[in-house]
Amino acid sequence: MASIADFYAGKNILITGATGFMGKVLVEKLLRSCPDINALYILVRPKANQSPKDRIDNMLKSKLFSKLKEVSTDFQQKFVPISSDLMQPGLGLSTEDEDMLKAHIHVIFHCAATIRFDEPLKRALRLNVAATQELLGLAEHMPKLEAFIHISTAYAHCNHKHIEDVVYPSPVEPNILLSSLEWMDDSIVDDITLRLLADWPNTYTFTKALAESIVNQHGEKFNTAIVRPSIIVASWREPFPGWIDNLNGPSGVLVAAGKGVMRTMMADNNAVADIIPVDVVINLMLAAGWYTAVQRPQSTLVYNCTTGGVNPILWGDIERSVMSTFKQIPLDKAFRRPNANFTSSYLSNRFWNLFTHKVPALAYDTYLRLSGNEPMMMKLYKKLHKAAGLLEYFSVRQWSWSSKNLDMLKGQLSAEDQQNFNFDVGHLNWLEYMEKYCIGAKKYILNEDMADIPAAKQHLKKLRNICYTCNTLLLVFVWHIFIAQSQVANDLWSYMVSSSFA
Ligand SMILES: CCCCCCCCCCCCCCCCCCCCCC(=O)SCCNC(=O)CCNC(=O)[C@H](O)C(C)(C)COP(=O)(O)OP(=O)(O)OC[C@H]1O[C@@H](n2cnc3c(N)ncnc32)[C@H](O)[C@@H]1OP(=O)(O)O
Ligand SMILES: NC(=O)C1=CN([C@@H]2O[C@H](COP(=O)(O)OP(=O)(O)OC[C@H]3O[C@@H](n4cnc5c(N)ncnc54)[C@H](OP(=O)(O)O)[C@@H]3O)[C@@H](O)[C@H]2O)C=CC1
Repeated sequence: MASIADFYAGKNILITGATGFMGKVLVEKLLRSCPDINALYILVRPKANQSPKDRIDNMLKSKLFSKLKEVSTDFQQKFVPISSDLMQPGLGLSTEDEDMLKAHIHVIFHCAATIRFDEPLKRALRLNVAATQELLGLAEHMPKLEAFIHISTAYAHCNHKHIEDVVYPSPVEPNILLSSLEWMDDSIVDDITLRLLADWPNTYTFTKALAESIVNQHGEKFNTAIVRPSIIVASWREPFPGWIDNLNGPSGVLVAAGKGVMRTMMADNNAVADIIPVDVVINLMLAAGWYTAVQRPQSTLVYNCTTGGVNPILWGDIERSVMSTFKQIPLDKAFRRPNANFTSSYLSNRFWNLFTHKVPALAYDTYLRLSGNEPMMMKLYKKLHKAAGLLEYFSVRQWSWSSKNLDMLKGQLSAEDQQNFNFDVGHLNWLEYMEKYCIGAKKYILNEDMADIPAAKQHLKKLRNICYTCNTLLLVFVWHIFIAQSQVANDLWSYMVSSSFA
């Protein structure tokens, strides 16, 4: 069998969602590890007065592409930017672009989606389901097509505790739902959304489940595969450790905890946290594209791309390693010293929310108001509490996934491909990885300079002294009131003072 890089040589690849978190890493890896690909057809929507080409040029300015720029000088010529808004009928493609895609494409990676948990159902259906259907419809007219790889999520069927690597029956026939909601007013759809979602926690996972069944239906017409990653976080090794550029999933909480803002959240310390590095997912996607095209399996193969079954890490481990890293390598200008804890108790979380989030925020906002500035902390906490509330469904529960197809695929790879497109997380050292993840968040999300770490440490010391002073004053104040109120305490205090001077 051809190696993975040999298979992609001379191929025209269509990618949706290339400007997103995973899409960028996919583009980088394809161009670096499969340098002989013919062209990348990138479907991008025009945004903020930027053409698709401008958007790709901007994307390439990211540090992510620095290694690629060292090894290749002509990779920019491989891009074919195509204007396409997936929310529009016909994917917003011009007739010429549609014809060009039909004539040339060999492999499709469909990454685009709305990943917001609170997306209104109609919009989530339009993008995650209807656009997938339209893309599959277009793919039917591509005579050269060898593989269609659809990116789903390991939580698409989170209504099951154990998730097999099979396509589950759709909770509702996608086309019937699409056509019945089409004529409904948005407010009516909002009213019935919770009932439609049934066992699903949000519109994101629900629509990803529907999309899978549509992909599966097309599996009879051409070669399709579904990759289901769990919670995608910073890169493990490629193109360099710790790369991450967004606050989705755990990263927002990690940054907020590092800044000393987030101090409590609901999570089960003993539950497996199924996080997976982005480069591992991309390697699996490329291997899945290769296998689907070369072996042409009879049905749609599903690859659960998770870590918990092979090399588990618990939420409690994550809490400890993040806190310890941010004490050694602090973030700049922290609001308070990083000191955050997960709790599985609702009441305890409410208590700490009040005393470690809201009370300090109120005090700081009062200080800002008095000094003539705009208050901001209560607003920030409102956003954080909303985000945490949406994420908690996943941090207080635990799932397991089958990995039969992933294990089979691993077995098909040559020793060289296993090196170059590694998706075996058995050797991942979580402690080292979490440290790189925290540093990556500091450098690439917050754009902080590592040279400023001494100043950041100094700032934490200042915060510690302020904290000790405040605590001492509070203690003296409480004690004073207590003594004033209670004769027993007063007598005790006099006894202690007199015996210490006797
Ligand atoms: C305390 C102890 C700590 C210890 C140490 C901590 C270590 C790590 C801890 C791990 C904990 C467990 C996590 C379990 C995760 C499971 C996920 C499984 C998912 C399944 C996997 C998938 O298949 S994958 C798709 C995942 N899909 C998302 O993950 C999107 C979510 N997201 C939204 O659904 C929208 O984002 C939402 C939030 C509505 C706001 O919506 P919105 O309209 O109000 O506002 P925006 O989105 O515009 O964001 C407004 C501002 O919130 C900022 N922000 C956005 N997200 C944020 C976030 N997560 N945490 C903080 N801050 C966030 C943003 O940066 C803005 O900041 P600013 O205003 O300053 O610009
Ligand atoms: N991140 C994660 O933890 C996980 C993600 N996944 C899946 O991986 C895939 C990629 O996720 P991720 O990269 O994190 O998501 P991002 O939100 O970072 O990227 C989404 C991409 O979709 C594009 N897109 C959104 N709306 C449209 C539209 N109307 N027309 C054209 N393009 C559009 C975005 O383009 P634009 O730049 O124009 O906004 C962007 O390129 C998704 O299918 C997601 O479900 C699965 C498991 C976990």
